[in-house]
Amino acid sequence: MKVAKFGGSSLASGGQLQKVIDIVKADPNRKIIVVSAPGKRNKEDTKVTDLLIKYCNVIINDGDVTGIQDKIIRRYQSIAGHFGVPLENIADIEIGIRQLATQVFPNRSYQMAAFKAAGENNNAKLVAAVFNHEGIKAHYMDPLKIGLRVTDVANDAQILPSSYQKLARLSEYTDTLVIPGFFGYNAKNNICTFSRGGSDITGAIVAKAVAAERYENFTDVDAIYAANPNVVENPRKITHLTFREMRELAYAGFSVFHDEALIPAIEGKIPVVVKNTNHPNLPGTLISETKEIDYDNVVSGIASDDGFTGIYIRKYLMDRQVGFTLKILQVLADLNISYEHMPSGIDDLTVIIRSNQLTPELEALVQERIEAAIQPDDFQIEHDYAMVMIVGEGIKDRVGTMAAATASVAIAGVSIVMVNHGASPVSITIGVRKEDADLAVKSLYRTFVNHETVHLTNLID
Ligand SMILES: Nc1ncnc2c1ncn2[C@@H]1O[C@H](COP(=O)(O)OP(=O)(O)O)[C@@H](O)[C@H]1O
Ligand SMILES: N[C@@H](CC(=O)OP(=O)(O)O)C(=O)O
Repeated sequence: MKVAKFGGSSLASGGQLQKVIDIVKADPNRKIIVVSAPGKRNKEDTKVTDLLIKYCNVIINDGDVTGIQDKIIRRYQSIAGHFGVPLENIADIEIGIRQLATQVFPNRSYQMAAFKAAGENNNAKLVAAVFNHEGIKAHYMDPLKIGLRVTDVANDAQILPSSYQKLARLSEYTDTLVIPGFFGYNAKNNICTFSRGGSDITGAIVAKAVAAERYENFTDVDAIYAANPNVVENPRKITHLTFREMRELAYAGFSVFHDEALIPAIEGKIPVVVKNTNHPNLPGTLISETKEIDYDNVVSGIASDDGFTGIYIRKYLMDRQVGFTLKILQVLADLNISYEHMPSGIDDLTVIIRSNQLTPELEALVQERIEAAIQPDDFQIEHDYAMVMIVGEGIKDRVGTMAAATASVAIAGVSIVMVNHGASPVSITIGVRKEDADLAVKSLYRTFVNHETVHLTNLID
């Protein structure tokens, strides 16, 4: 049995859904279909998830909801109309979307989660109706009924391991199942969503639960490329990645596949294939536990992500103080701030965190509490860092990768603010200023993928 997840781009219009129908019909093993909300039909379009966020905010601000409600409902109706599905067959979609406006929620976080989840939930109902209309015997599956239970974090939940036993029963059905991605229910039956892009996670959870032979993730690119195609023109297609390579690349900015979706696939040893709905006969990119390493091409991909902040601390004789780092991390933990990297020297340490965790008030509190806890000799908070990641299974065994990487960034005229190498055997992280990230990626791509020679001479006058 295969689990196939179709992203928002694959379900944005009736024309796109027709391609999905053809793909599902082409392979009878594609029995479980996980769907996102309708995505963008063109560059200027808005994803249904973003329309729903707007709808929720209109309600919070006591605005007039009719316009935005109609806009959302029309997205579903136009897809149904493409197939000639009578509107009365999908009447509950319109009712559900309008009813959101009067529903009562425990607080605004749960309210926002329920609005966002409505995008995939209604799309799963629509896709099941269209499948049946087009000759695929299909059933919409409610995440509450199938037992998709998640942690109680309204907009950033994680699967509860206890869900898997019940979810395994999905393999007992013979008809095609259509499951909405992106959300589950907490113990009190409130909807909680995964983080944005989280339908990939639902697909991976279901694939693990039913021990699928393969988890197919259908999107709008022919493969995962060695660099973001929005940064590097015509990047090389990757044919095969290991789970840990993909996890690092996804974490570092390859938004084509959610980094958290790798965890169920790793746990269940489920091979993942990323394929293009528009060119389903192309092989796409396989992601699996192991692969043969090509030592002439040790770097599989180069990713970058911005939105990082560095908390820089200098304290003379820091190395002599037992528990020094613990005190800093305790301050962050008390303020519910997680950290991403922590390069350190003899007297200096930088804690890199995601900037979206900080508000100006929280930033002042971090400084106040760290100063009280460790009395630093210097303390600075620097915003607008980007992390560029060079990823490949062969990196650790290849002499000169680090030298080539730093030289490549240098010839691009980019200054390095942090390097992290050795913590992971498959990656090198280079911190740069946000505005330099694309330059660094392009240069590293030329060095490691195009194998252009890096001239080290005269870098330092
Ligand atoms: N390295 C990469 N390889 C392929 N696509 C990438 C990469 N990095 C970023 N992307 C972007 O990811 C997009 C697909 O992800 P997403 O928009 O979430 O699709 P979907 O709507 O199918 O879930 C691509 O259109 C591309 O712009
Ligand atoms: N629709 C949700 C979840 C998702 O995974 O969407 P997509 O498959 O279009 O990236 C979002 O926009 O975040």
